[in-house]
Amino acid sequence: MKVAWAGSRHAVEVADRMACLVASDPVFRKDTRTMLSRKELFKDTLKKAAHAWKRTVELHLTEEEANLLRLYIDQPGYVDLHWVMFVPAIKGQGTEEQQKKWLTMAYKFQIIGTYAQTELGHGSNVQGLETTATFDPSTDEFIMHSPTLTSSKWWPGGLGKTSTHAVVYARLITEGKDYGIHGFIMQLRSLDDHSPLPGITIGDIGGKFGSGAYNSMDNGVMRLDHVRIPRDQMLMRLAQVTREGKYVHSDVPKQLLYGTMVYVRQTIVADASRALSRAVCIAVRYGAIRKQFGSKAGGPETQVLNYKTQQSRLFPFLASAYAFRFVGQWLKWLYTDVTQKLESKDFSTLPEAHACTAGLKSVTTSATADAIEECQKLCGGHGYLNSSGLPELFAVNLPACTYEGDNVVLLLQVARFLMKTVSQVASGKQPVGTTAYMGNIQHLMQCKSVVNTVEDWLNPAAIKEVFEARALRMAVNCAQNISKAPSQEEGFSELSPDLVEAAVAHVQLIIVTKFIEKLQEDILGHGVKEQLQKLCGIYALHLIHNERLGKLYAQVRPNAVALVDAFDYTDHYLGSALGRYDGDVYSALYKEAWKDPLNETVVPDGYQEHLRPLLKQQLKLSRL
Ligand SMILES: CCCCC/C=C\C/C=C\C/C=C\C/C=C\CCCC(=O)SCCNC(=O)CCNC(=O)[C@H](O)C(C)(C)COP(=O)(O)OP(=O)(O)OC[C@H]1O[C@@H](n2cnc3c(N)ncnc32)[C@H](O)[C@@H]1OP(=O)(O)O
Ligand SMILES: Cc1cc2nc3c(=O)[nH]c(=O)nc-3n(C[C@H](O)[C@H](O)[C@H](O)COP(=O)(O)OP(=O)(O)OC[C@H]3O[C@@H](n4cnc5c(N)ncnc54)[C@H](O)[C@@H]3O)c2cc1C
Repeated sequence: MKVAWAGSRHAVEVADRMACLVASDPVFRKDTRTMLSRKELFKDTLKKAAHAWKRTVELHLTEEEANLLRLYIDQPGYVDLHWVMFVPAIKGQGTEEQQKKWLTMAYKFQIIGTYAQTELGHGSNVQGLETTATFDPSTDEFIMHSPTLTSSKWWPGGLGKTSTHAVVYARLITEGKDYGIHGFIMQLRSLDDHSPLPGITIGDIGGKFGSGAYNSMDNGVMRLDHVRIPRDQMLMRLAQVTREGKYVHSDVPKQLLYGTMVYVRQTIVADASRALSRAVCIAVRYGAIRKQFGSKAGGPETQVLNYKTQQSRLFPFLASAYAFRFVGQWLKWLYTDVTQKLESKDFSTLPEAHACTAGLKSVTTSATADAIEECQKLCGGHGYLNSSGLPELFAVNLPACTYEGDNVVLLLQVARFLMKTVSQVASGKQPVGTTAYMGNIQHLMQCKSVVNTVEDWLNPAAIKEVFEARALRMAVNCAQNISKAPSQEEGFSELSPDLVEAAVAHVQLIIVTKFIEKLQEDILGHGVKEQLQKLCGIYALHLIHNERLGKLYAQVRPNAVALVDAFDYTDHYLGSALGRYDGDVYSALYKEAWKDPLNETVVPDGYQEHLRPLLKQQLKLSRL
């Protein structure tokens, strides 16, 4: 099952090696993270990142190993933005020459970059960004400026205190004309003493949700006061400005400006499955240890994991973790395929890639955030302790519903793609890729339920057809209602809640389809395929509230712990007293409690000033 989860024996081997490397290095300890002040936590992140780089160089780690090292360190920091956004932005939007110049320094960590797009006044609406980049032909420079308070760059990770450079998104103005948003490389800080360069006001935006989580990251604010940069620091793969100031658009779609976001969205689907699997691992293992009620005449109490309510709340998340893992593996393939096609100027699958990355990022991160919160409740009171690992897991993954694109905004993008497809089908065009099912419109709009017997519900073809009919009917229904509106735009706006639902149904069809396709592959291990078939059934049927589920839960229960052990997480990475591999929960909880700084003294600070006088005074009063 480990191989099915990891994707290959090689992946299992590399993951094990990197996880153990991190778990065995005291610099990477995580158990005190939620007890540190904001400044201590930030400094701890700097220390870990520097140590990680040192180990990467010493051990000659590959890019795959270094990424896993960063992942198992599991502490949001500037390095994430450097590797996950700054480098990909230059790769995707820079010319060969610009890539050579800037990536050489970035790969050697001679510069530290971030992705500065969002502003105080705009995040979702990229075309509404206000930062300006005005070309000055007299000096062959762009003047970077924050014209309003709301144009202040706001949120970029690492911007506050760490990044020396950024890809800054701004309105390109030349010859008095505004050509919209483009990317520019800017140096922000001196490479000698790290002080901000002239004209740049920069700082951290303040504390964030949770006690650890993104408080380890210096999300920043930046204001630019007519900062001049050379013309060749405009990222010029998509467009350029000539020495004379002429704007020249290249022959690639302008949407490639958004390519970095598409890349990160596909990585976030894999991250969501990982985060969800960690929460499920904790809740399943603890559910097997925790006993409550049910003892007959002094016998052992009942494992809470045996309660049907616990199973009906938890097992859909176990199934979702595997479902998101497999669709994430497919999405990575889709993204790679689109990127290769772009190299040969084939842009035909760009809309599909946008819709799939936007939709899957949205559906998987929303489901994961909700599931982690529920896993906290599934562990009772102890789930609310930081030592359970669940509050931190929730706080770190909740913002994934917002960053890299607000989930509703992204689902509306999917809806726009679906409406276009429905209208193309109506005009006789055969849809392809993830919308191919829409070509089957006659059959799917009329077909009666293809599932009649209870057994049908476990027939993958039947389940797939149910999901296709559901998605298609919701999309066609929206299209018909939009066509009744005074205008397409008004109709789209009026119907947007229904369109979001239709987009979710389409994305869930993709997830179910990819799970079914995964089961058609050769899957190693005795009985593994059967277990995955049950999980596929649970994932699909829980979305349509099917009464078949109870039986499936009972069949999965005996293997539930084995199915989470297959995630192969070290106790260090799981970071949970409840989810420990050895199940020694109560002594772990007890041991963790004493680490809290509050327990450094038996009489707490504040007793002399605030508690003793109060108690003495009340005592005196009571004797009057
Ligand atoms: C590691 C730490 C531990 C824990 C973390 C775990 C995992 C994290 C892993 C990695 C992440 C790294 C660190 C973590 C922290 C933070 C990272 C987050 C960083 C950010 O948070 S970074 C900012 C993100 N900020 C956005 O995400 C803005 C969203 N807002 C938009 O994206 C646009 O604003 C949109 C699309 C809403 C409207 O854009 P618009 O107004 O220009 O376009 P419009 O809607 O009119 O569409 C015109 C035509 O373009 C097509 N089109 C649009 N977009 C396309 C695309 N991407 N590709 C291809 N085609 C596209 C349409 O489909 C249409 O096509 P058609 O015309 O054919 O219909
Ligand atoms: C932890 C974290 C890290 C981040 N890191 C970075 C970074 O490194 N670099 C960077 O550039 N940015 C970063 N961001 C910013 C992030 O990308 C934006 O917050 C995100 O894109 C959402 O945009 P917004 O904040 O403007 O939300 P808004 O769009 O203002 O959302 C507010 C509400 O309005 C709704 N809404 C907005 N538009 C519509 C519409 N057309 N129709 C219906 N509803 C709508 C949304 O659904 C939401 O409910 C980060 C954010 C977080 C939380």
